[in-house]
Amino acid sequence: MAHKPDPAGLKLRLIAAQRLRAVLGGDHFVPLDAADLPDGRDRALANRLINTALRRHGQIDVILAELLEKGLPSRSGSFEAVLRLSLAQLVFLPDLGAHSALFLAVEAIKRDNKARHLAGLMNAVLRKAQSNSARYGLMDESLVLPEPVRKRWSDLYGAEALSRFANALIEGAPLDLTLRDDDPGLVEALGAERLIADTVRLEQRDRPVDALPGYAEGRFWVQDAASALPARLLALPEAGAVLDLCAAPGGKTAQLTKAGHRVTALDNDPSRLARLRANMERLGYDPELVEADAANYAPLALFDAVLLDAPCSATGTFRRHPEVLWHRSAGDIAGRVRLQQALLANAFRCLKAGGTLIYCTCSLEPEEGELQVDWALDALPGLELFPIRPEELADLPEIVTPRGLVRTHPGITPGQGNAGMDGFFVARFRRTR
Ligand SMILES: C[S@@+](CC[C@H](N)C(=O)[O-])C[C@H]1O[C@@H](n2cnc3c(N)ncnc32)[C@H](O)[C@@H]1O
Repeated sequence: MAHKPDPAGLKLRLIAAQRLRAVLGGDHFVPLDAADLPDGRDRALANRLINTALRRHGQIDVILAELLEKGLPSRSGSFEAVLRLSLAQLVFLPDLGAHSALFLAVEAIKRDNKARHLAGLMNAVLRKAQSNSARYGLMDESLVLPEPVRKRWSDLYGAEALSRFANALIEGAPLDLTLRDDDPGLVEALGAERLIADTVRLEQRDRPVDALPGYAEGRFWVQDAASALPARLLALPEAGAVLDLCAAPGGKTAQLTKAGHRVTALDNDPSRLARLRANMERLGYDPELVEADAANYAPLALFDAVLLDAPCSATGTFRRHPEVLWHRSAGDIAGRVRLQQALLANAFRCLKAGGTLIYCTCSLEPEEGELQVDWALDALPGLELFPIRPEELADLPEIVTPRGLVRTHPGITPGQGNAGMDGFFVARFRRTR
């Protein structure tokens, strides 16, 4: 008997559901590439569906709670992922039409042994969602953020910032690049806007970075505007020996090298260090590379400055990695806090008397930022705060706190426009003896 061909659009949904299911299970979201789905239009549509399901995860939770009185069925294969993708389409992507969301969702789970018995439920739930889709589409935007996060960040950053965070989660992040050389011709060719210092911004988000003019020639690297701040704050009187701890993929290594310092870039992950090496080769930079554990690395000679961009919960990057909002638990943060303290203690040991230590994280949690400053000042005698002055960041003085620390978040916009920046924390210390 001849095999009936799959309906158009089914394959991309099956692949999208597989990727979303992995992310729901704890994986980091990586967009589908040509190896996953060779057809560019299918790939763009599949990525749009996954992205919307992740960005609207909190609102989709509210919808699921209303539609599924008994909650999600357990051990039901791809049911949840397919349902979330279809709700994302029905409610938040009305331009794609409702018919395919319903029809293809049922077809998709009919192909899954673990879920095919739920085809009737899928159909009924999506029909109910369809008749309520206008109401769901008007749901409060702040519900995109998980409830505990909403409460914590509203207390810390205020209600107005929180509403911008929600908007930033829905909209995603623009693409920020740091330029190797000041090159007005390149800025124009990229169609970019100058932001602050040597950072430019591209609003258009769907072009692959390696297809941009100047990429292959190493004329820029990708780095969010907030992430480009710490390397500007070394305050050394002249070029010196600088240790970049936790350096891969090398955004800050490149900035420090560009500023003329002799840079040692250290990371403990060989595959990430290989990426750093490839990035430096593309840019024509030649820092010393070290594969080691930053918690116990013992250099032969001490450094004039150490920059520690510590591993953290990365909650400040939620515009580009929405899943961090759902994956991070209080326990994860506590584990990272302990690691950051071990790294801070060794960063201090690697530093000359009189040298500068920069500590930074891409986290919005005070435990990984402001509170680590208190810990370091208490636990590391000979370390003092070297406050950052607003004049040093004259293009964005409002991010310097009264204590001389830097705190950014997606509600603060560098330059013109309103597209915000990542959540970042920076503290600067000096070793006195
Ligand atoms: C936030 S990323 C660094 C980003 C980088 N500084 C940049 O600007 O491109 C954190 C890095 O810390 C590294 N890392 C985590 N634990 C480490 C350890 N114990 N020793 C050295 N590197 C570590 C990770 O492999 C990762 O590359």
